Amino acid sequence: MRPSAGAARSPPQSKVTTTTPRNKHSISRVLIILSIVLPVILAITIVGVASTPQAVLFPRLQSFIVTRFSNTVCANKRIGFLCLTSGPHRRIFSSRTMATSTGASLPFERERRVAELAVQRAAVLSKAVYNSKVKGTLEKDDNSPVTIADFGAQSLVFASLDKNFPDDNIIGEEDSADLRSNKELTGLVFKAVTDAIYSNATGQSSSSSSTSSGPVPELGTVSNETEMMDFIDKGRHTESGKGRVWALDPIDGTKGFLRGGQYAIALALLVDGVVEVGVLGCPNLGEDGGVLVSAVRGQGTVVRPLSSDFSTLADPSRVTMKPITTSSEAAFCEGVESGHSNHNLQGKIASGLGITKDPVRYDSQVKYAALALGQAEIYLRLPTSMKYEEKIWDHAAGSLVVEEAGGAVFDMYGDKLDFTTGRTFKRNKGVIVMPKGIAEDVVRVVSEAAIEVYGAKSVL
Ligand SMILES: Nc1ncnc2c1ncn2[C@@H]1O[C@H](COP(=O)(O)O)[C@@H](O)[C@H]1OP(=O)(O)O
Repeated sequence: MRPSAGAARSPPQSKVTTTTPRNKHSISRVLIILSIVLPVILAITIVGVASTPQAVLFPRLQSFIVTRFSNTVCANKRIGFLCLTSGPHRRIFSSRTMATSTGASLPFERERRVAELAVQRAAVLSKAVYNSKVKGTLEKDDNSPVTIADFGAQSLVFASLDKNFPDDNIIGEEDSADLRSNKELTGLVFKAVTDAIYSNATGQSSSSSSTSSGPVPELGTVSNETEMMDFIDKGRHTESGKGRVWALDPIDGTKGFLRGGQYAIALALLVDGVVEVGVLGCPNLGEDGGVLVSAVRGQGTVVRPLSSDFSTLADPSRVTMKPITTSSEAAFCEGVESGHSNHNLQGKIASGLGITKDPVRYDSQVKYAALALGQAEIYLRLPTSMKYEEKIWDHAAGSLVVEEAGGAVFDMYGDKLDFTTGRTFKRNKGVIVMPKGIAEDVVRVVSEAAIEVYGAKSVL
């Protein structure tokens, strides 16, 4: 049979593959395309994992990516004390990403959200009392003051914890003993609590507004005076080293609160004696309305404006301490009350560290928040008496907020704070706080001074 004309014109196919200039060109084109496409796919995957609420299988990976990204994004981008983020990074840290989560995603995400909302609602109450002439101040047995705001904030926060985590234990600063014997004060506290629960987005209270948005069921409510007392007394737990224990100072810095200074609502969750979640509501810090600073171990520290509509959280921004490496560059921070810490010795130590600027003085755990926000770098709290045992609610939230912002917290002998010893620290005296980069230096100088002034460590 005669082959067709077409078949006759085809050359015989060779089985040997050779690299012609045209092949070379194709390979380099493929390589160029891959070098563009692969990084894009990798970037999309990273952002996807970081911002996916359902990252149930990879919470640790997600946490790691969020921490890494935010460090890179936020360093040196602070304006005032807020770290501004934009574009996709903003999305990673937006409250919506966390709030729309239906199930578990980041570790302690639900605890953080409930704690933030609970503190924010208590801040609404505290601001109302702060702005009112009637504060209902009593003196406690230890001569420290307590007000309508202390009792009211404690009952509101514990109502929220009871609603969401009924099996958890709670340690709170206040109890209802003084209230139960004072009918008039009880009525004032209950009114403050009810007004806060029913306050609306503009901060108006139920008694003065017909547009109240009503209570937020997720946060729990307080139905009557008896229930209010019972909530307050939920904070009587004494063990801090086992299981899940919340620690609350409803108004930390009551003296500052009464003086018109700084104060904080400080809430922390300890798990087996380790602080895992810390939230500080600081109504008088920063811009109008104050700030809410929070941290979860391993996930960094964020700040957001305190919202008067307590049912929503404003978008957070990641914060990190100023990464200084020389102590003399530090601004130094201490309490206002000279009876609470040794101003004289603290001043001498600051000078010894080469610090020339005057100290920044704030009441309460606002000092921890100020360090996390970059307003100061070293916080010294050396005892005025070795008999005083620091309370865990005065340091739990603040210490985590600073650690997660790149800081280190020790006692004055250079030991870690031990939160396992109940309501007070039994193994620590004094507190020193600073960025990790200068911790070795500061701890050495402070511990030498402590041994000289107070003697060697003798606590168990
Ligand atoms: N002698 C003291 N030494 C250290 N801290 C104290 C002393 N007396 C009271 N405090 C605590 O200081 C806290 C306020 O701290 P700051 O001085 O930094 O503003 C208060 O919550 C109060 O604790 P509490 O009232 O919980 O017993």
